[in-house]
Amino acid sequence: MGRLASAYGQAVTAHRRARDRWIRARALLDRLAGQPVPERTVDLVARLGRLAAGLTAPTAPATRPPGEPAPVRVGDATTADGRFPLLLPLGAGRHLAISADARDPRVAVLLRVLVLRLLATTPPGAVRVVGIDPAALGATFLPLRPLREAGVLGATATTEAEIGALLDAAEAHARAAQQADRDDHELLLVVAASVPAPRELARLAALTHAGPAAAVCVLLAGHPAAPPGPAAPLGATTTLRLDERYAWVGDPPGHPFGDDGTGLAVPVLLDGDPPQEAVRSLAGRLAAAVRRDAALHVADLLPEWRWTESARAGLRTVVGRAGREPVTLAFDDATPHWLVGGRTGAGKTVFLVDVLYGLAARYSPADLQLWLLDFKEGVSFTEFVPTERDPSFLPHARTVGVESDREYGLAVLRELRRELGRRAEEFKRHGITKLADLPADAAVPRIVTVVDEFHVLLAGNDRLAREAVDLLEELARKGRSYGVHLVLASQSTTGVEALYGRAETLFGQFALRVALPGGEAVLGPRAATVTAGTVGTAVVNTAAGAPGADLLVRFPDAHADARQVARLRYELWDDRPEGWPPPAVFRGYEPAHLEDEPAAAALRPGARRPSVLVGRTVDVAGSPARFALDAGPGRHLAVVGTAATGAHVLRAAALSLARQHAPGEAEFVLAPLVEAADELADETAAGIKAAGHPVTVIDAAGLRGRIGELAADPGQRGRTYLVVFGVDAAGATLARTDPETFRSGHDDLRALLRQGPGHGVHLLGWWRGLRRFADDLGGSQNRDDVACLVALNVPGADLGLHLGVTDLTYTPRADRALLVDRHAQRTALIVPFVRPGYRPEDEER
Ligand SMILES: Nc1ncnc2c1ncn2[C@@H]1O[C@H](COP(=O)(O)OP(=O)(O)OP(=O)(O)O)[C@@H](O)[C@H]1O
Repeated sequence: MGRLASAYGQAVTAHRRARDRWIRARALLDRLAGQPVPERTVDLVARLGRLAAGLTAPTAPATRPPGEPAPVRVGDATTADGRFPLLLPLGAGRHLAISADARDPRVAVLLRVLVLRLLATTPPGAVRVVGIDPAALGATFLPLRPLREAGVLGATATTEAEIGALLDAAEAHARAAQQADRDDHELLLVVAASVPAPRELARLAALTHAGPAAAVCVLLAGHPAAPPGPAAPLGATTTLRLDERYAWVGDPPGHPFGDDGTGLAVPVLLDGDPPQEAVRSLAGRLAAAVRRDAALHVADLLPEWRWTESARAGLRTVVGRAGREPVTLAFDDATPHWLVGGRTGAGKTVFLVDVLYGLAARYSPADLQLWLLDFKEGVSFTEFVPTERDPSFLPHARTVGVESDREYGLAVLRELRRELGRRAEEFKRHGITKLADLPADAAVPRIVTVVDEFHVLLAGNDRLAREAVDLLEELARKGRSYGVHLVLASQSTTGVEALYGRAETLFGQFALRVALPGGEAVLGPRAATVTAGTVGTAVVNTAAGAPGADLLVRFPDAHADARQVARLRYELWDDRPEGWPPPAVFRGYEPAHLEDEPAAAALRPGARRPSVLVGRTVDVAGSPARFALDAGPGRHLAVVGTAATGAHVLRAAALSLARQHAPGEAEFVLAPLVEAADELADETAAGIKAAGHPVTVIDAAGLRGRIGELAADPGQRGRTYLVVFGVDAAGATLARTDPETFRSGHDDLRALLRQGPGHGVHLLGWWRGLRRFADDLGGSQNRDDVACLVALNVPGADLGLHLGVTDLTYTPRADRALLVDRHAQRTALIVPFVRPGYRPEDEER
């Protein structure tokens, strides 16, 4: 009887509660719809359905008023009289906690549904999503990949360190939003799988208490509402409890379903996974809108006035925007050097070009000098140098290397070190330690050195790479005080062999890190708290990659703004001081011609020590590569290698000599012994004749005879130049012994080599092999008899062996040669002179 009475009592209470709710619901609907509420429950359910449909219709997106939560559908509430869509308030300080985590597939689906719907109800760019998913390693978010590519969904945190960093960033976002009191974007933080540790949970709970101004919305799965669940009271959070089949929804904050605190009395069937097509189309729409919204131009970052800023304490420029705020970065005591990472095509070059124009617009060329080095094929810095079509240049540019050789890079670094030395002397003279203390009349510009694709410079572990690392380390260490700043950019900052064990010392000096897409490694081994997902964005960290200091920045596309940029360059070029020189330019792809060489044009008859010009040195000044052919022993020229360039080098050498003698003062004997050289030999002969000198053309037998004569009696009859195209082709002839004198041609050749220079006789020869050359000399003990060497495609190891040098680094390339002057102990990489129109790399492929 007692049990019956109790059951009856419960039924009455339940009925009363249901009736109260019903009345309240009718009153509410009345207010909402301004229409009388239907008497029958089925009609009421249908009305609720229509209301919800109206609130979540596709025409409704982006209409959510700022600061208001979005009504987001989670599924269908099921009653005996039908179903109606259940909407929950999310965003603007309203959160959701779910009893199970995303390892329950229904929860994973729900989270994805909520992310999509929340994004769909807000304007593009107004919500950014980040996820925590340690138990499922990010699997929950995989189906949302298109959103990641659209730059709306950040990287998912799966490790303790990543979660810590993500929470750091979320808290920083909340603080910034509260302080700025401005509705920039909302952060949707989704905790998908596994209950967070108490510490993290406490931090999440604090975020739910932070209020709407914090602009953070937390979706927290795996948070059982009742003990034994973790006891971290959440603020402004609707709870959702799952049983075997249904979800049970608690009261939304501030708008309870009833007054007894038990939430919605009817169960809810959760919605299924959204179709991939819907994800893709939403992502496409958001990405397009984000791009449109984000349009940022180079001109937006430029100062109103040119060259008005002082570089004494450092250089600064606006590189882009974070949200709507301009982001200024500096080369100063705190961030003297920058490290920039990003995969190929991530926008590195564009970012650097933005920075360079930004600096060039702010500081005059007297305050700022640019040394630009690019190691890749492409056009990174070509716009800063004059060309035939466009004579303008950036007056700040002092040296520019395009498609630079590593040797050129090294030459630039050495030159920078010399500059450091000069500055150190100046500082000493003035008794100062800081650039800012130099008196105005002794002021020097700050130097920004950009090395794009610097890993090429450090490739391998050869002597060059090691020296480059040493130089970079020294420049980075001392540069801060002397106003020499480095920007190292690369697609990979790890795995550079020459840096093993030294990366930390070197990069430790680079306090400013810029991570473009795929370049997160520059931020260090920890996870990025924000990631640059799309081209045109970068994560900037001014604390050497320390967690919590990441800032996502958008920067403009200087390539797309080519007209704005060209206008600026012309403006700056026009304003350059009178007589300001253009930059020294090294173009790695450009062949060298005697005809374009200023040093060749300056040659005049009557030179005391005539010299041969053979190419352009790969150095900062692009100085001419030359050998003096004086009376010293060994002053002959050997060009060695099978490459046809050998004949071109001989041509340049002979023509340059012809310019240094008055007519009649020198005799040229040409021996074209290989067919490949015939045309060039004819051309050389014509050139020499045009300069007024007698030319004799001989064959192998004639050469044998002439060598014999000259060896027997070098005489003293002015100058004689023996120019032999393909000396090796005369091998058999020279090997024969004269039956009368018992001397072979080789004997005479060696005698001539030894005595010739003292009597004004010099041999200029092209040998097509190092072995033949060494044999003709009579072994390596005679190697000093020809002291001037231009090595073409000769393996570095063989050359080292011939020269008796152990640490020679030379890798033959089509349009490069190694100049070796044994007397001056000089080796230098050169671009050998070729006849205009000839491209070694085309011919020798
Ligand atoms: N801020 C930007 N907004 C939109 N597009 C950009 C932006 N920056 C770069 N891009 C585009 O990305 C492409 C690649 O840029 P960039 O040449 O700078 O890449 P990179 O990292 O230097 O690549 P690589 O190393 O292959 O030369 C260009 O076509 C450029 O127009």
